Amino acid sequence: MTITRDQPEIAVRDLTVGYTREPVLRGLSATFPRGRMTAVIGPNGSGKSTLLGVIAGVLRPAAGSVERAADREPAFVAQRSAVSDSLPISVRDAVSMGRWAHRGPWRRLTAQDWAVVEKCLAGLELLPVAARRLGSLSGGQRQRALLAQGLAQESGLLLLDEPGSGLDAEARRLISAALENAKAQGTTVVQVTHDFAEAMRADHCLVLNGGRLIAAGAPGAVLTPRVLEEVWGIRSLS
Ligand SMILES: Nc1ncnc2c1ncn2[C@@H]1O[C@H](COP(=O)(O)OP(=O)(O)OP(=O)(O)O)[C@@H](O)[C@H]1O
Repeated sequence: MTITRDQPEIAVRDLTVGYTREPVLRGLSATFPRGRMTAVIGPNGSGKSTLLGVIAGVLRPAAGSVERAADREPAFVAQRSAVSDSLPISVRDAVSMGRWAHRGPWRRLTAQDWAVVEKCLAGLELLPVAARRLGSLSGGQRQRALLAQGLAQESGLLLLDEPGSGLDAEARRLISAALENAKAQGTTVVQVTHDFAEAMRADHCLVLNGGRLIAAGAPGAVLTPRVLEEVWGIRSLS
């Protein structure tokens, strides 16, 4: 079967997910278009990271299904707070771990693997700190290193949990450019964000509130004054 860009990369149906008996996501159905950028936005605690975790396969739904168009491991870039500071590895080695999906941890990486690692380090302007210990980097540098590791997987499906949160404008610009570049190469990108400007730049937008999908579609059609008022209690984005 030929898969075109307009087919969904992921379809979730009637998802119910929880950590305790009380579900966090309730009967949620949504699609994520292939080769496009989808932004998942919503207030704190609305279930965005939970949805991402289910798509990534790190959380199992109590009910419902997750279908992926292609049988490939997604590259999952967690929030930087989810990664230990004390890992005694260099930035370059951390990024090279992204290639393990291709070789396995005990096989030597090839010259081509290292070329991908160097390209990803360069793309996120990490070459000057590549030899430093990952834990010694600033929060923003570490977030870029985690993204470089995700990009190095060349998975075709990139899942990101708030990649730009807490970063300065230049770091956010670098990350946005890296994601646009991945998309231009055909990668499907799904990012959880609180940044309305980032969501408006996406091709597709899902708005979550209280574990339910409130709206889905083109960002301009979804982030309407009614939705902004109902979900965030604000009247406009300006
Ligand atoms: N590991 C966990 N154990 C128990 N409850 C959890 C766990 N992780 C999240 N939750 C709960 O699930 C709900 C949704 O959390 P989730 O992190 O998915 O929301 P979010 O929209 O990503 O929030 P934020 O914008 O604050 O990151 C919250 O009520 C949260 O307390």
